[in-house]
Amino acid sequence: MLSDRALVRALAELQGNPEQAAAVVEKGHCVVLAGPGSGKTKTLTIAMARALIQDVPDPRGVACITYNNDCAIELETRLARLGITPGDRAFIGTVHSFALSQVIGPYARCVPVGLPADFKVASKSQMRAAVEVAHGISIGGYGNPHDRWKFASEKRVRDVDRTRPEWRGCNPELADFVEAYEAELRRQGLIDFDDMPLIAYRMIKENLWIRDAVRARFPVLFVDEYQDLGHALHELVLLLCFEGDIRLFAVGDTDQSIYGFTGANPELLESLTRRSDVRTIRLRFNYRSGAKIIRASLGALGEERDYHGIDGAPDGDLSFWPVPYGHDNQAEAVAKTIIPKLVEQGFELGQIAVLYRAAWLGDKVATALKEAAIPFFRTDTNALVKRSSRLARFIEECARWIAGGWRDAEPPYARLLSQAKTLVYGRHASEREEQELSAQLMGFLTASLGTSETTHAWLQRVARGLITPWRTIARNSEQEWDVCDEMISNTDPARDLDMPLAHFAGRTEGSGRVNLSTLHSAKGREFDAVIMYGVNASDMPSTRDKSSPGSLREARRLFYVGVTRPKKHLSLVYQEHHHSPWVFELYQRSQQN
Ligand SMILES: Nc1ncnc2c1ncn2[C@@H]1O[C@H](COP(=O)(O)OP(=O)(O)OP(=O)(O)O)[C@@H](O)[C@H]1O
Repeated sequence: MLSDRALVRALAELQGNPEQAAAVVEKGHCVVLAGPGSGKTKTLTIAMARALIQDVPDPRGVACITYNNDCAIELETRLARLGITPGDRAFIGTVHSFALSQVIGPYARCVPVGLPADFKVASKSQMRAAVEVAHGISIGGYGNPHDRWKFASEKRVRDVDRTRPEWRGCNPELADFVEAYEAELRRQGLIDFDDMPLIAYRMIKENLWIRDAVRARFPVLFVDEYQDLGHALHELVLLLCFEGDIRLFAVGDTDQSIYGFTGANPELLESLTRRSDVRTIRLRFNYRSGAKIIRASLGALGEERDYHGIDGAPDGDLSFWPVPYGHDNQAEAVAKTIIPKLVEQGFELGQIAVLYRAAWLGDKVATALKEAAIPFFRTDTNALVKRSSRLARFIEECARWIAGGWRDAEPPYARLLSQAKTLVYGRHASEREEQELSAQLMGFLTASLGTSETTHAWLQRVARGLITPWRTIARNSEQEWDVCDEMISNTDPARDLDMPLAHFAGRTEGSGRVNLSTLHSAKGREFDAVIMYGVNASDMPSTRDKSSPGSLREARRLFYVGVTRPKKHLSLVYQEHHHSPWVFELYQRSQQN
C-alpha cells in the first residue's frame, strides 16, 4: 500500500539535491531535463507517489505514459518499491495502451469514429494486405506498395492533426494512400498499432467532453522518456495538458533519443521547455557512474555537457579489448577472458551486462557463453522470455510458481491472477469473469504440480489450456498472444533447445546470470560492469547510419546510451586495428580532467 511513511523517506532522500526536491513538489507543468544517471526516473516516481498522496484525492488518480513495455515494467518495479501498484488510481503504460484502455475502449462506442464494438488489432499479414489494397485504390497499383508505404506511414505518424493544411497540402497522394489503408482496415473492423494514439487524439479533439472525462479521472499526467515519444503523444499532451488543464510532469534527455525510426523527435521535448507556462528543471549530478566513465561518455557523445559525478564517488574504470578478427573471436574473448577477469575483480555475474547493437550479435555472445558454461539472461528480441512482453513474463512467473514458488508465495498467486486479468480483460473484469479466470488458472497450475514435463511440453499445455481459451474472450486486444507460440518454437527439442521446467523458471534477471541486451533494450537500466561488444569501425557507425546526418547522430546517441549504463566498469571490445572512431574519442576524453 502507498504509505505516508514511504513517501517521507523517499522525499528525504532527495533533500541533498535541491533541483530534484523542487521538481517533486512542483504544482504546475514541469519538465525535468537531465543526462544519464541523474535521477530523472527516481524524481518522476517520487513525484507520482507525492501527487497520489497529497494532491489527488481518491478515487481520482494519475496516469504515467512511457515509451515501451520495457520502460513501463521498469517504472512499475520502481513504483512498487514506493507501494504503488497499477490499478484504478494509477495507470502505467505505453501511449498505445493509454489510448486504447483510457480513451478508445471506454468512449469509442459513444462517438462516430467508425469502429465496431468488437474491433480487433490487425495482424502483420492483415496490415500488409490492407497496404496492397489501398495502394491499388489510391496510387493505381504502380510500383512496390510496401516501399511507398514507408513514406506514407511516416507522414501518418508525423501529421497527427489532419485538419491542418500540411495533411493535404504536402504530398496529397500519400494522404490518399493512408486514408485508403485506414478505410480498408475499418471495413474489416480492425485498427493497427499506429491508429491507437491517432484515433484517441481525434476522439478527444472532436469531443471535448472526453478530455474532461479523462481529466476527471487523471488530473495529473506523467511522461517518462519524453524524447522517445513521437508526434502523436506530443499532440495528445498539448490537447490534454495545455488546452485541457491536466497537469504535466515530464522527464527526458534529448541526448538519449534513439527511436527516430519510429517517429520520435527530440525537438518536441525541447519545444516544451520553451513554453512560458512550463517550469524547466535541469539536474546536474550523475549518481550512477564514476567520474572517469562520465568523462568517457562525453567523448562518446562528442559534445560537452555540464554533468558531474558526486563528491567522493569512486572514479570507475575503463578497459579496451582489441581482438584479432571478427565477431566470433570477440564473443569468445568476452566469455573466456573479459568476464572471468571481471569476476576475479569481485563483480557478480548478475551485475555484468554485455551490450550490442542487434539480436543476431546476441546469438554470438550467447553461444560463446554457453560454451564457457557462464549462465546468462537475454533481454533482446531473440530471448526466450521477451522482457517487453507481459504475456511472456506471466508465463515465466507461472513456471516459477509451479517450480516451488507456491510454497513461499514467490510469486504470490494473487499476482498471477492480477496479471492474467490484465492480459485478458485489461484490468477491468466483473466479479464473475474474475472468478472464472481464477478457476481456470488455479486448475491449470495445480494440474502442473509434481509433473516431470519439460519446458516445451509444459508450454504446449499453456497454449492449449490457457492461451487458446483466453484469446477468444480477450477484451484487451493489445496483447500479443503469438508470443506463446514463439516460446514453444524457441524450446524445440529437435533443435536441442528444450530444458527442464525448473531451469526455465529460474531464468530471471539478477539471479546470478550475465545480462545480454541490445543497446536499445538497455535504455533506463544500470549495471556495475558493462561490456560493449562489437564496437567495430564497420558497425558503429554502420554504412546505413552514415546515410544521413540525422541517422549518424542517432547512432552516436545509441553508443552514448550504452557507455552511460555502467556504475563502475566499462569494457570496450572491438576488432584490432578496426575500432569505431568513437572509441578513440572516448579514450582521449577519458584521459582528460
Ligand atoms: N538524490 C539521489 N540520491 C542518491 N541516489 C540517487 C539520487 N537520485 C538518483 N539516484 C540514483 O542514481 C541512479 C540513477 O537514477 P535514475 O535511474 O533515476 O536516473 P535517470 O536519470 O533516469 O537515468 P537514465 O536516463 O540513464 O536512465 C539510481 O541508482 C538512483 O537510485
